[in-house]
Amino acid sequence: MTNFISLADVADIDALIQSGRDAKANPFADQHLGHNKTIGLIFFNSSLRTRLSTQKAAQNLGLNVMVMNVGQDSWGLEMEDGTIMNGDKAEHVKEAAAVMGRYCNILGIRAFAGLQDRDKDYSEQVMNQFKKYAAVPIINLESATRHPLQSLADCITIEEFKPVPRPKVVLTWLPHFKPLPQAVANSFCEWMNQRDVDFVVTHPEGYDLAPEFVGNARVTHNQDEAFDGADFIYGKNWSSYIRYGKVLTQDSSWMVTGEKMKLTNNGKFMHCLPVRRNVKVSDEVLDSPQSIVIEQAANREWSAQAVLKAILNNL
Ligand SMILES: NCCC[C@H](NC(=O)CCC(=O)O)C(=O)O
Ligand SMILES: NC(=O)OP(=O)(O)O
Repeated sequence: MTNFISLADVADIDALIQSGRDAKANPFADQHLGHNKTIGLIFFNSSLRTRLSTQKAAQNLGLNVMVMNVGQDSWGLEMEDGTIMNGDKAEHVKEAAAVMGRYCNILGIRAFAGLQDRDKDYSEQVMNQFKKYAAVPIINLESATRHPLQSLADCITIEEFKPVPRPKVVLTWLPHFKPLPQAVANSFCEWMNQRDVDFVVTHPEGYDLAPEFVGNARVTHNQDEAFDGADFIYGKNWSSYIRYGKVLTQDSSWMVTGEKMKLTNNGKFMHCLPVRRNVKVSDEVLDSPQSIVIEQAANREWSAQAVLKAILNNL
C-alpha cells in the first residue's frame, strides 16, 4: 500500500481486515518492520483514540513516533497556493510538508472539514497538499470527507460480532446541537457498500449524504422501520450536506434509547466516539451489553497496525 487516504487505496479489503485480526491475536509478530523508521502524526484537530491507537500500533511495529498539533505546537499552515501570506499563517504547506517528509518515513494527517465551503472540503485540499509535497506515504487520520482507519476498525468489529453471515447494518443519524462533519458517516457508507451486509441508512429529511458515498444503500426517513430486525445500529451525527454545515433539527426523538433497541434483532450498538450521553444515545443503551463501543474503539489499534504494516512492507 502506498497511501491510506480512502478505500480506493486498498487492493483487498478482506485481506486488510484479516491482517488487523492477525495483529490483534499476535501484536508483536512484526516488530522488526519499523526498526529505525519514523512516523509523524500531525493533528489539526483534537483526538483521543486516533492519536493513542495509531501511536500504539506504530510502537507494536517498532516504529519511532513523533506527534504534533498544528497551530498550537507548530506554526499555522497556509494551504492555498499562490496566496500573499500577510495573514495569521506563518508557514506554507509546501515547505512544512516537504520538511516533515524529510524527518519521517510516513505521515499521518488529521484535518476535519471546515463546514463553511463544501467544494473546498470535498476537494480534500489538506490531504492532497500533503500528498503532493511530503514525498512520503500519507495516512488519513480523519479528513474532511473520510475516516478510513475508523471504517476499517468498524469492519473488524462487525466481523467479530456478526450473528449471521450477512448481517443487517443500520447507519442512523443522531441528534446533536453542534454542526459535525460528514466524514465518519461517508466513510462508513463507502466501506459498507463493499461488504456482504444488508445496509440501510436512516436520517431526517435534509440530511442526505453525498450520493457518491451513499451509493446503492437503502435510505429511509423512518428510523423505526430501519431498526426492525437490525443486527448492528451504527449511530452518528452529521450536519447537512445539502444545506452545507447547517444543523436543520435537533429532534430528540432520533436519540437511540432502550425502547428503540428493542426493535432490533438483539442488535449491537456502535459509535466511533466521542459520544454525548443522553443527547445522541441514552445511558441505558451505552451501559448495556448491547453496546460494543469500547471493543470498537479497541479495534482502532489493530486497524492502524494493519495499515502501517501494509505501508511498511511497501517502503
Ligand atoms: N473522530 C471521531 C469523530 C470526530 C468528530 N466529532 C466531534 O467533533 C464531536 C464533538 C462534540 O461532540 O463536541 C466528527 O464528528 O467527525
Ligand atoms: N473515533 C475517533 O476518531 O476518535 P478521536 O476523535 O478521539 O480520535
